[in-house]
Formats: sequence, structure tokens, C-alpha cells
Amino acid sequence: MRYLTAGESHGKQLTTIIEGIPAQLPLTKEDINHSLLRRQKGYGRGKRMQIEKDLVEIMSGVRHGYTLGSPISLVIHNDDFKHWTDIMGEDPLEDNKPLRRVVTRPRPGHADLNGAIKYGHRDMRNVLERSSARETAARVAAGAVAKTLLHHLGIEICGYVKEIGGIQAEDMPHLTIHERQTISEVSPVRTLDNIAEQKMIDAIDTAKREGDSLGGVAEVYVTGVPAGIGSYVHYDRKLDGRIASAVVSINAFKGVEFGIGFEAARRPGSMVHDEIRWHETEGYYRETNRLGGFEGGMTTGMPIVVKGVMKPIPTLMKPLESVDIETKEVFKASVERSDACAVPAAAVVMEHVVAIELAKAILEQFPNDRFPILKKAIHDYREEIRRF
Ligand SMILES: Cc1cc2nc3c(=O)[nH]c(=O)nc-3n(C[C@H](O)[C@H](O)[C@H](O)COP(=O)(O)O)c2cc1C
Ligand SMILES: C=C(O[C@@H]1CC(C(=O)O)=C[C@@H](OP(=O)(O)O)[C@H]1O)C(=O)O
Repeated sequence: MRYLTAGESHGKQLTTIIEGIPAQLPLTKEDINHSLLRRQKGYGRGKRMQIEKDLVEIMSGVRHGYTLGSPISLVIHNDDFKHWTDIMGEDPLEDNKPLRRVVTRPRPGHADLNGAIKYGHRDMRNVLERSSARETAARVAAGAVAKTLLHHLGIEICGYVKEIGGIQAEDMPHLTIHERQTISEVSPVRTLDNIAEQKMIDAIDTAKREGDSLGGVAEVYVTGVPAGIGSYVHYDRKLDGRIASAVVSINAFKGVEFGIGFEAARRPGSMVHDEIRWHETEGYYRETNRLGGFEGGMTTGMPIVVKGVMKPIPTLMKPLESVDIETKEVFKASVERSDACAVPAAAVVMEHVVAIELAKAILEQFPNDRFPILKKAIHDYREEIRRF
């Protein structure tokens, strides 16, 4: 399975093409729209999210509620495009009609300056339109297809917020995956801890009042993945490595942890590794899950627990200094709109990129053009490892 996305933030639409999803998987646009709606919500987002109503159009690869095995193409329209038609049009500019609002002032923390240098753009709109996290809507659409596939294989996944602006949510190890899914869906900041929730909301309000922004930590929790998915034989087949790469590829994400993560550096080995147990009906399991479901680049069969660190949104209402690339003068940018905190939305994005990596690994390990046969192969594999 592989996928590509295309589209500019204020262009006509976002497009996603997914290749390699087997035929006969049940899939409806509601499966995808549910994910898109979750990504749009979340306390701390700015005015753009009030303009957009992210709804997918399935353009190909699905018929009467089932995948065909052919490429799936998905479209999400940008409702904001109607306000940008003169700036985002594809026709060449008339000589006597210069473009309004050329962007010559790079924003610290964005792709603006590096992208302009790399591609030779003097108008940094040519960079920021694509580097914008608007693209994550297209990735979530692909992830929703992956999540649907995983769901039909008994694998459930949930993303939620662990920390915003230094306010940490308690660990809730007793919660089931379904409780996690339900609670995170109703929480405005997508956290499982209702005491931390109000403090997070207050912290976002304070940051917003002060013209500042906040980052945080998102966690993704996955159940039902059998042991042995991924591989130890090559660096690029290690599934934890692939997940780490996918997480850090989300806009503004700067780090990843599995299980206890960086805390492992501070503990002796006896307090890090998970003892192995065996149960007559369940097979092998670990007494603890400090390594977050991975050993040797492969799943252990325990829940996958992965955290991603998001830096604060770079666009600030009290802006940082930068340099105009035409005049070379120092300026402080004027800002019209931006999110103050997007960690709740980013937790949903992270959930979906992890789902994509898991689905890819499963389809590599159990390749089949027909979903029912893949489902049977996974069922048989589960039975076999139970008796191993
Ligand atoms: C869901 C989401 C929403 C975001 N919203 C904004 C925003 O409103 N304003 C902004 O300046 N950056 C926003 N960002 C972050 C930038 O897209 C990101 O920092 C930028 O593309 C530079 O990439 P880097 O931080 O990975 O280096 C958002 C990121 C995500 C994941
Ligand atoms: C559009 C989305 O996020 C955008 C990501 C983003 C950025 O710079 O990354 C900047 C903002 O867009 P605008 O500049 O149009 O206000 C966010 O709203 C989205 O998540 O769908």
C-alpha cells in the first residue's frame, strides 16, 4: 500500500490517491468523514476551521460500499478557495496586472525561507501553500481507509492528548480502547483526564490572550495487533522506525517515544524490559508494557503506545522578528489568523499516520488482492501464534 497527497492550502482541493488496498473491503465516505470531522475539531483552533467543512468525495476505487482493488482517489474541497481565487489561480499573470500580496517576509518556524531558497521562489506563498498543515486533512483521509481496514481485522486505534503547554494528563492504564475512543471524542482538548482538561483549556486561553501559542504531546494507543508484525532483518523494515518517521513527518512534530520512551535512559534495565509470560488460552504476553509494544522492530502483541511531541504553533499574534527577503530589513510580521494550539487536532492526525504504517506493514506481510482472504490469513496467524 502506498499513497500520495496533492493540493495547496488555499487552492481548489486536496487530493489523495491510495494504491494497494485489497478488493472487497467495506468502505463508505462516512468512515472517512468521521475522521475528517474529528481532525477539524479541538479547542484552540483559529478562524480557518470555521470556514472549512471537510467532507470527502470518493472519486474512484469504491463501488456500492466496497473497494475494487483499483486506486482509491479522494477529494476534499477547500471552502476558503473562493476567497483566494485571484491569488491562487492557475492562469499566467497579465503583464500589467501584478500579483497582490506577494509574500517576502518569512515566518520563523515555518518552511518559508528554506523552501524559498531551495526552489528559488521570491514569493513565499509558493512555499507556504503546500507546507501548510492543511495537507494533514488529505493524510487523515488516507488514514481513515487504513483504519477501516485495521478495524475489520480486529485492530483498534485511538489518538488523544497527553500534554498541552506543560499541563500533563494522568496515565489511565485501566481504560479500554473503546473507553479511550469515546472519552477523547467528547473532550474539547481530546484528553482522557477530565481534571487536566480544564487546565489545558485555561492554558490555551491564556496563551491566546497573550498572543502566544502552545505545543504538547499526543499519544496513540493500538490494540489487537498480533506479535511479529514488522521485521528485524533490515533497517527499513523495522516497524517502530517507520512509525517514528511517519509521526515526525506531521507538521510541527519534533520527537517520538515508544512506551516509557526517554525515561528508559534514566532507569536500570530491570525497570525497563518487560518480563515474558505464557497463558494456556492467550499464548505469550508481557507482564508490563514499558517498551510500548515493540521489540526488535516487531510488534510484541501488547498494545502499541507511541507519543509524539508537537512544538508550539509558529505563527504568533505577538510575532517574532524576521528579515524581508527583498529589503533585508528586520520586521515583525502582522498576523491575521492562526491556530493558538493544534495538539488536539494533531492527535487525530497522528492516529491516522500510525494507522497507515500499520496497514502497510500488514499488507506487506500478508499480501492479498482480496480482503476476505487477508482476513482469514490474519485469523489463522493469530491462531498459530497462540499455540506457538
Ligand atoms: C493540525 C495542525 C494545525 C496547524 N496550524 C497552524 C497554524 O494555524 N499556524 C501555524 O503557523 N502553524 C500551524 N501548524 C504548524 C505548521 O504547519 C508547521 O509548524 C510548519 O509547517 C513548519 O513545519 P515544522 O514545524 O515541522 O518544521 C499546524 C500544524 C498542525 C499539525
Ligand atoms: C487549514 C488547516 O490548518 C491550517 C494550518 C496552517 C499552517 O500554517 O500549517 C495555518 C492555518 O491556515 P490559514 O493560514 O489558512 O489560517 C491553519 O488553519 C487545516 O488544518 O485544515
